[in-house]
Amino acid sequence: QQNSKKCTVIGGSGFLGQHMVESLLEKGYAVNVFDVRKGFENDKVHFFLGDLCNKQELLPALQGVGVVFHCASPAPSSHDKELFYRVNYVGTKTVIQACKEAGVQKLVLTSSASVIFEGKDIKNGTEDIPYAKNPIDYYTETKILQEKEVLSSNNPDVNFLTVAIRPHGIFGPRDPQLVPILVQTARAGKMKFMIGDGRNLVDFTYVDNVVHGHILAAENLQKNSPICGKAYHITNDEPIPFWTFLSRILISLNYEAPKYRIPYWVAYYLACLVSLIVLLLRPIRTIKPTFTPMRVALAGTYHYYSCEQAKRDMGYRPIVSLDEAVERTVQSYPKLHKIK
Ligand SMILES: NC(=O)C1=CN([C@@H]2O[C@H](COP(=O)(O)OP(=O)(O)OC[C@H]3O[C@@H](n4cnc5c(N)ncnc54)[C@H](OP(=O)(O)O)[C@@H]3O)[C@@H](O)[C@H]2O)C=CC1
Ligand SMILES: CC(C)CCC[C@@H](C)[C@H]1CC[C@H]2C3=C(CC[C@]12C)[C@@]1(C)CCC(=O)C[C@@H]1CC3
Repeated sequence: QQNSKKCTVIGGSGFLGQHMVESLLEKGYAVNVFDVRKGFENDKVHFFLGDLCNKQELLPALQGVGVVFHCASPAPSSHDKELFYRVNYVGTKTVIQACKEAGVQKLVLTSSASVIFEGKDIKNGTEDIPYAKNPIDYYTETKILQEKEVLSSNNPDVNFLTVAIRPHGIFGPRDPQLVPILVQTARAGKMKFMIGDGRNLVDFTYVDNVVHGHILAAENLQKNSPICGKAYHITNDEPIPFWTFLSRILISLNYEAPKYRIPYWVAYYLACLVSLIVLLLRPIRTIKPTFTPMRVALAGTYHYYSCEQAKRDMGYRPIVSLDEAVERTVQSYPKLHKIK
């Protein structure tokens, strides 16, 4: 097998990573997975257990490989700043170094569209918008550092090509975040309020479209290609009001959609107050609030992104529509349906 059809998925046990692996296998790739945990059983996959911050653990997983997909990260909801810095920034530098030592030609990073989001409206944002000076959280701050490292390491002269994919609001079967958090909030009776006027458009991107964008990027990553060293938004290209999307998921799972409205700034300052109380209580009790300033910003502002550059440079088109994606997602969570 040519090494352009041999790849390693770092973070392949995670939500996006597992979908990447399934799609790559279907397309005839030989797939290695490198992750801190073994997330699934599949005889067709060569699994390597390890921490990406450790080059010696990483190197065996990269031997003879042409493409590396790096989609590992600590969960965005973690409060461990040191972990974000170590894994997303320092660890990514280790990944780059290990790829070069192992002779890997292509590195595709999963970044995030949030690298340009500061909690203020973004409408049809393009990749030309500068990185956020005030990112919404520390996770995003380290995603910016990570993306900069990967893009600046692109070097056709030494046959090392890089590209970053910036998805937004990934959802689909086995997502541990969006639908489970939504249902948990609804079950706790806390899904009563809509933040803002309910008109703010947002991108939610079906996981198969995100995977498609990554594989197209890898296959288009050739010397002299315009995509080398660049970042691309990958979305469903169907922005939808945030609360319409959430309500569709909730209603399909037999939960009530939020009925009341709370002004954006009231919600934001309330969430800041909750965060302060959580911080003060931390020495006595650890509380993980649902209502955080970051989530309020995501729920109450416009943030949708143009994927025209991915269409132009790599022929990207979403392969699953939003309607179909919601249907597939809801069907995939039988245990989360409310029994009427
Ligand atoms: N989900 C979303 O809406 C969005 C996600 N992204 C990005 O997409 C990527 C994938 O996200 P998602 O699939 O949701 O995340 P997951 O948490 O589901 O998957 C990440 C995987 O990486 C593993 N991992 C974490 N740290 C290390 C490490 N040091 N060494 C090796 N493996 C490690 C995780 O293990 P463990 O679970 O044990 O930590 C997990 O298996 C991330 O880079 C994220 O930033 C971007 C935009 C939106
Ligand atoms: C309780 C409600 C007010 C909100 C519930 C839904 C949220 C859990 C999700 C809505 C938008 C999502 C999102 C992310 C995580 C889950 C949501 C906040 C990310 C922060 C994941 C990591 C990223 O890179 C950016 C994402 C933006 C959208």
